Amino acid sequence: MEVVGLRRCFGAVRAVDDVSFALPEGGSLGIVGESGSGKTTIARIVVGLEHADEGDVRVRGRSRGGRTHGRAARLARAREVQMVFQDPYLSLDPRISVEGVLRETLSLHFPGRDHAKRVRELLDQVGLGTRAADALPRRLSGGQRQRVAIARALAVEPAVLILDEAVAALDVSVQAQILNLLADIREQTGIGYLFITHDLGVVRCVTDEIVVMRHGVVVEQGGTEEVLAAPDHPYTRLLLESVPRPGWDPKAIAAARRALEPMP
Ligand SMILES: Nc1ncnc2c1ncn2[C@@H]1O[C@H](COP(=O)(O)OP(=O)(O)OP(=O)(O)O)[C@@H](O)[C@H]1O
Repeated sequence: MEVVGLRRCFGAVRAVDDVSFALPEGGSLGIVGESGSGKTTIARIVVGLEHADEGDVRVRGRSRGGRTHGRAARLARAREVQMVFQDPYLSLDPRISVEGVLRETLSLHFPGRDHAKRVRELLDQVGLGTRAADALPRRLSGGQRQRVAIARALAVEPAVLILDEAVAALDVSVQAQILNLLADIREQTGIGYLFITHDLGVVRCVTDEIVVMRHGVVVEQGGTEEVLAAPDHPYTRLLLESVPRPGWDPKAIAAARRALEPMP
């Protein structure tokens, strides 16, 4: 996927200001930055929930901008990019069982087929036994619900999966399980991941490349390991300093923050 010169303003706020990056086939790219830096707006534009004022998003060379004509074209575009949201409690319909969720998605995108085998495959792929198939969301833990949301996204065989703070609401040990699961799925399927997160630990764990954003602008991008080991930009250094760890010094962080240029 290529994102080229993306811009989006809300009134006087430049939420996204000339952002470009590329996600290779089957790659994993993290977009990091503090609250309000424009991460979610990018995700919403990429998935098609928001329009860009300028710029383009291309998946396998095809632009996602512009109008689509007809239901089949809209569904085909939806299949290219799927998104998993932060809150597994809100993203699932409380009245529909796990199997029902998967069948609903499969019937919408691949009508007229028997989906029983695919439902079993998907449950297996996300580490949920067939026993979970009949459960309603309220019977599931947060981690299990996020597994269902991931299975639903995988059901349409997307080229790109956007994970918008997808593990932020989970306990640390459950986070680790879901991140491991996502790494396995990427290896098996070759689906590309776009991780939207404020958590550098997550980025370090599961991405090959990183884009650091501040006030809608990309301040630094490159290989995750390289950028985190030797950040060029003071803002990236500040984000790294802000990760609590032994020896963490709040005074140094406050000084680094003051040294950054003021908000535009
Ligand atoms: N629909 C909207 N209307 C007005 N302003 C908006 C809208 N969506 C986003 N913004 C503004 O655009 C800027 C970027 O917001 P965005 O949600 O993309 O940032 P973010 O980095 O994802 O932050 P967070 O992690 O808090 O979601 C913010 O200043 C926000 O207030």
